[in-house]
Amino acid sequence: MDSKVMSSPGEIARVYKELSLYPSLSRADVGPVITSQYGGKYSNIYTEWSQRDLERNENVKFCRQYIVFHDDKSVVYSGASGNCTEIKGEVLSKDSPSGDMKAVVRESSVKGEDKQFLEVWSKNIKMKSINLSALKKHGKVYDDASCYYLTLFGCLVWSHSETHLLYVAEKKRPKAESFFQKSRIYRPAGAGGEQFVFHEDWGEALGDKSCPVLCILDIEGDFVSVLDGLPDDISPGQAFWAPGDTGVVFIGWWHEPFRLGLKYCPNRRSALFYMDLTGGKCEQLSSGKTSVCSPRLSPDQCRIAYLECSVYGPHMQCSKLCMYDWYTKKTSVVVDVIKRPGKDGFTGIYSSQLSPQCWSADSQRIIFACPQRSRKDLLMVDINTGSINSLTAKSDIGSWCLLNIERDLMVVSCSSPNCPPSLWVGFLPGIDSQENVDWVTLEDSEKLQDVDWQILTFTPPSEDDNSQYSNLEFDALLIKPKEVKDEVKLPLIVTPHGGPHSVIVAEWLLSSAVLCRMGFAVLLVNYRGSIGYGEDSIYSLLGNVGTQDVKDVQFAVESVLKSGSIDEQKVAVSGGSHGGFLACHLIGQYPGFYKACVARNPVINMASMIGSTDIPDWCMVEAGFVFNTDCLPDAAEWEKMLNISPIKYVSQVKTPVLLTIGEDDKRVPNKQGIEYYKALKARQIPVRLLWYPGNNHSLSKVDAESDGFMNMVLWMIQHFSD
Ligand SMILES: CC(=O)N[C@@H](C)C(=O)N[C@@H](C)C(=O)O
Repeated sequence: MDSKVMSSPGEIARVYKELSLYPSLSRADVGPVITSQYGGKYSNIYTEWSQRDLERNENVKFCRQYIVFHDDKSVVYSGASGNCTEIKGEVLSKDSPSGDMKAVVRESSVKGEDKQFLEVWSKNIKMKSINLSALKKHGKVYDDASCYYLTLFGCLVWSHSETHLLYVAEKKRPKAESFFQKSRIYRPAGAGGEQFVFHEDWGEALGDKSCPVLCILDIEGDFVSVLDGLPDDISPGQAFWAPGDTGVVFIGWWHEPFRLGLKYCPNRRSALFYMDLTGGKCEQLSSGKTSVCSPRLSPDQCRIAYLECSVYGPHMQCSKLCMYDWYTKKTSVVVDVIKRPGKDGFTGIYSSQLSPQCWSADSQRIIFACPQRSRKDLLMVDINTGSINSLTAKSDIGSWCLLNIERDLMVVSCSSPNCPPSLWVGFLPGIDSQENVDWVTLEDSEKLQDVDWQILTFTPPSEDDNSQYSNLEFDALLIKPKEVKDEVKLPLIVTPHGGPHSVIVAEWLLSSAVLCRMGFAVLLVNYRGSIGYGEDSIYSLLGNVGTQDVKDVQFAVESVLKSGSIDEQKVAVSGGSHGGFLACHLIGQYPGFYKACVARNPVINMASMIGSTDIPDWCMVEAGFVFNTDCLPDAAEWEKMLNISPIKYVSQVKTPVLLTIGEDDKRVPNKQGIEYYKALKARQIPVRLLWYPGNNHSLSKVDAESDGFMNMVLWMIQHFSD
């Protein structure tokens, strides 16, 4: 018997609206310990959340504070203090270490012009409001530190002495004038003609970031200085104050001979640097042959932990956890790359950022959240032995994110496909303790009783085994309505993730939850090549995209169909970017199997993409070649890039295709989608293209995301009944 899927646009929009109300957490800061007049100790926890506002067509950001009474190792009482407040105009904010002051970078319109101010608050007084735009020392302050897991360059950091603030901004660009502007005609000193000079940027979603500079505000002296003396060929970011405020430590990315896209690509050549402010010398602290990120100073200020991986190669890799000893100047590897997971089940480090603080109070352990197969767990590493313990492995929650840790009080956000994000706190057990963390909820979220999920594990058939990387398994996440009558068969939406070196963990996913409520089953496949399964799995896909990943997805789908609970006549495929590449491959390689296809900014032709994307290295590496900045693909390389692309199979396609395209996509330029659109039209295959101006690769603006979702489901429903 067919299942009845919700099909009225009004009803679907109502469910989407209802489930989009659940906010997600982007930040948590733990304040200092305060002793109340009755002797009880407590800490305030400041949190920031983000929620889609469909009426206003924007993602709104709001904050809420909580109070946590605790002794040294356990939470005694906790609760919210006050209601939520929307945050408007704040680019960045940070409390001082003592909690006495707060710094805010604010954007505000003055007489119709946008200006940036740096404010310093103390108690209930705004002590300083410095008009950074009027100072003209630098361009816009980088805003990418407002959410820690999106940080690439940005920061706002108090010096240990609380007298200075460190931040990253765009370098001041001299005003460009034409040859014919009045001031030039009367002052012919400079030649002019700089108006149309091309300025490189850091690619997708970083179009306004080109030349970052480190800036310091001397709070007492009201003075902003831009640090000079850094090597000319690096772009600095992720900075913090060195022990004793003697200088600043930062990551520098090499930008010569040209910048490559940085988003989702933590494999760019970079190093840890120290700029000594007493002697004006800049020192390189890591080798410069690798890519590094997320430097974090230990509470005893003796060591800096950071993540490291190789340059170029797969865009996401298994990282090493490294440690630089500030006093001996020695670097050590605390956790190495894991090629194949061992008996302990640890699969390696796949985090591209550590949380703002990640150290235990005794400076002996590091805690981080990390995909481990199809779950995201909290892991604890002992820096002396390198031993790893999972703090969450046995939980029935699919995804744990460490928002912050301070004096061993961890603040986490957790979710599952049937459970929107909730906020929890818990104390890290002592170093020799065998105890589990006693988690206490600060903000619960209700479980969707009608949604069920499970992780399925697959072993590829022997003919599809990779001879170089043999015996690799992969997983898929199956999300479906809970109560289904035995005779009812569900329609299925197959969704391979993008990357390809990324992973779908069992977390809250708005679109899957809505689809499930509508009566669909959703299969999210973590094919071989996904992160979270060991480095071998990642490398197994290089040179095999378009075959190994396609076969894995199809194998997972056919295995699920064998369960008998799915309607084989109602299977659709959707995916974005490399997931769109896979969706288009699947409809080309398995003609007629999928009844509808929806592809967001899909990679269609790697040979034509290489010249226009911000990550040409991706095209070469995924096709199985080595990338150098001066490489020019030869004929055989062009040929392979074409042959492994979905365009090669377009004449076999029978499935109707909906393309959703972001006009400003720098990653997979919109011409890729247009190339497919024309090829399908020429072959009389039903195709519809939705064009989203002002959107980039992620199509994540509220109206684009919601419109894309509605059109996707209506397209599938329409073609299921063809
Ligand atoms: C590294 C990268 O951005 N690759 C793209 C082709 C891609 O698939 N991106 C994914 C992460 C996406 O979903 O946008």
